[in-house]
Amino acid sequence: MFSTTPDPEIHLPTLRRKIVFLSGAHAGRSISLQVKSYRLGSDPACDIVLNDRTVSRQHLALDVREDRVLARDLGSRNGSFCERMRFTELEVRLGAIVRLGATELKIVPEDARDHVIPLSSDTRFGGLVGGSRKMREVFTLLERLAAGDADVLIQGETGTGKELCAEGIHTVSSRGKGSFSIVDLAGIAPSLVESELFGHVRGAFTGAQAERAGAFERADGGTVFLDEVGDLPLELQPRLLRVLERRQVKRVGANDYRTVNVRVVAATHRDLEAAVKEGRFREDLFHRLAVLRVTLPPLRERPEDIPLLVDAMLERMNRPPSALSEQTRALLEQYPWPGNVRELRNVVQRVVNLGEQALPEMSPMATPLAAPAGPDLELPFKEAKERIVEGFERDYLKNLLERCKGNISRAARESGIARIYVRKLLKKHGLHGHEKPE
Ligand SMILES: Nc1ncnc2c1ncn2[C@@H]1O[C@H](COP(=O)(O)OP(=O)(O)OP(=O)(O)O)[C@@H](O)[C@H]1O
Repeated sequence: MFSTTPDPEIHLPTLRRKIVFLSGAHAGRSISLQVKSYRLGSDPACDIVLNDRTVSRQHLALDVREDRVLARDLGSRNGSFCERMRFTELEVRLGAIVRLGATELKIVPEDARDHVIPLSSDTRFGGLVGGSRKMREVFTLLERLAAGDADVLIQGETGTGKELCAEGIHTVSSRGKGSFSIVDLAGIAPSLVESELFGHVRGAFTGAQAERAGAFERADGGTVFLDEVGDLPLELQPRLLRVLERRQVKRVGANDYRTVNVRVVAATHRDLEAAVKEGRFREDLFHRLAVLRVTLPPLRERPEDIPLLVDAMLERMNRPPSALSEQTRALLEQYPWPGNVRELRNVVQRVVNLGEQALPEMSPMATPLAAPAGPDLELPFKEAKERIVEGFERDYLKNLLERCKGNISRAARESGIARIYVRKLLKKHGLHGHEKPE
């Protein structure tokens, strides 16, 4: 006979959690949580007393269990919100922001570092506009690091404002009066990148008829913005590392190094850590670049910025806020904006210039900026043609990418478009390809 021994009881260690207060009278403080129920409110009899006049006496119940935290609004006057949605009952995800009155808090693992970044009092940094918590945290970081002279890496999806951010850092810094030189590494043919960055001597290669300084030398005393640094060819990466570590450049074909006085701000929409793991980006260069990192959040994570952004865009176009109807504004606020602020700007410009009938279909499933079914014969010829071409380009590229599994070289071959132009078109339409070998 077989005897069965019961499985030993398995005890999973309980995840220890704490509340961190992000705003309100308790901002910066944290309270460890045990497995039990808590009442939060302004009543001194509550387990967690909130000194906030906008919080009800009995506002929220938190039921902390071994594996999850449940929250229940206790019929509060001003309501309880999680990630901007009002709720009566919900399971609170770790890290999600809960708001009661003017008090914002989140529940995080006990050992999470308390890094409550104070919110900037400003809703702008250089040309960047944003009033959301996420952007005001970014602004605090930018204000601090712009004052120094260290190199910076900016990460974020396409159209999130990486270039504006770099320009802002330059303008606010002590180099603000120096030059701001942009090198778009995704838009330069690989054979020209080296000379563009480091310059060349006469006769260094066919076509090098005169000596030329590279971007680092040209920006001496100022800032160099390396856009899409993740696209820098592997063989040139040690040379960038040398610039970052020693501020030295050697022109193509020259024997000697020249010293430059530049600040380097680099940006990428790629996951550079993944590129390092795949051997496409040098680890030493990544660590050197990533000492000061700023991540710009996608627009879908901060829809509360949309009204502010739209107003700023209208102002730039010399149009009053009333240039867009409430209905259009509401639609703009609901859309997930895969092309981020750039896409929002394109739509706002289009609607302001062509009228609200030019608003593309904005359902979450719709293709943004999809081509209209046929030419709008009421429009001036140039605009009607541009709209058709834009829609055609986007549809064509999406289809091409799908067919070529995102491979840019193959897409260039199959379409007969130069690779550099394919890259430019992808960027224009907020689409992504890759250069992985086929
Ligand atoms: N926070 C913002 N406030 C105001 N304008 C913004 C903001 N973010 C982006 N924009 C606008 O959106 C457009 C795209 O911005 P930018 O070129 O800086 O994005 P990017 O992240 O560098 O894009 P890419 O990765 O495609 O190069 C610009 O017209 C810029 O002015």
